[in-house]
Amino acid sequence: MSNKGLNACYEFRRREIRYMVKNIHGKIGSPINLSEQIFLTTFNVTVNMLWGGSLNGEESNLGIEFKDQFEEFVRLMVEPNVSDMFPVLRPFDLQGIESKAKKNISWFYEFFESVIEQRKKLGEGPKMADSKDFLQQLLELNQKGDVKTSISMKEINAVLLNIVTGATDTAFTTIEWAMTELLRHPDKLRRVIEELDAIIGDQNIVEEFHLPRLLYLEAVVKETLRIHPPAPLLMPHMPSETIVVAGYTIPKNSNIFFNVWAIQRDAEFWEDPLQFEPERFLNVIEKRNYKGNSFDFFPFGSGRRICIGI
Ligand code: HEM
Repeated sequence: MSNKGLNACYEFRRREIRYMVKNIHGKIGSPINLSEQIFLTTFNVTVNMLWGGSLNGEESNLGIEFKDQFEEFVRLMVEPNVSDMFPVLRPFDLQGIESKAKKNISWFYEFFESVIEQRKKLGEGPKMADSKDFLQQLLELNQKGDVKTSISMKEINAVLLNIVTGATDTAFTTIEWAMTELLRHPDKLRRVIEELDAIIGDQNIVEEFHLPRLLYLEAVVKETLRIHPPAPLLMPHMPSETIVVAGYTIPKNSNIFFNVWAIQRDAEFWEDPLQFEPERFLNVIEKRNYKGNSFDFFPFGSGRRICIGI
């Protein structure tokens, strides 16, 4: 995302994060499902950027249902399917995975269709006249796009599903793992707190402009993404031509998975690879960035299909 785009939705992120912190603070002394809170926050930040909505208060149940449906989506995606190994069996859907996946995808499409319907109704009124968010731009391409730029309603649904699921699950899994590792390593947690005290102070709230100075926190996030990449095999890739890489022939249209999880734990590239050691990133910040140009660390992928969220 460009800096301009990021700045334009800064207020959404600020508001949702503060809402979450207030909510958690209000429940001191009683058990809290942190994973739900983090999911709802990342979900709300994402949908705010896309169409300006959010699901707080009573509507948060819908956000939780989205989370449950999404977990089912991931479960079905990774479940071993005999039809993948023996394509001749594909028409029989022996394990029922395909029918369950269709039902699951329909839930998402109904969800997005209701958002689109609501937008179409609002779009007729004065409310939407001066704002053009991502959904509005997609709808305009659907209505006015020429042969090259036109996009169908089915494609709009697919783009929304791609972005909402791509943004929410990855972000909340990373936060959950980072917190888990910090709890497992109190010395690292102490260093994070010391850095926050030194840069922010205990009377101020962290703002995004502080981030470039929070170098240890950045190293913690990188180390979390190294040991626990939320997309361990990236997305499946498929060459459009047969190619030879390092002496191996990769036939056109084959499914290629990059095992970034194994690469980022490979002792050939990393000292004590299974140790949570954010310090390893402190002196190599330039080399090990998120741009996918270092092939021992690329949690956001690399090249043309690199994550659009960085
Ligand atoms: C910790 C956060 C995130 C991680 C680790 C992550 C990781 C990834 C990875 C590994 C890929 C596949 C790249 C490849 O196969 O080469 C990907 C794709 C994608 N990501 Fe992210 N992502 C994150 C956050 C986000 C956010 C915030 C958004 C949306 C604003 C987003 C939207 C997408 C989309 C739409 C794709 C598909 C791109 C395509 O098909 O070309 N991701 N992400």
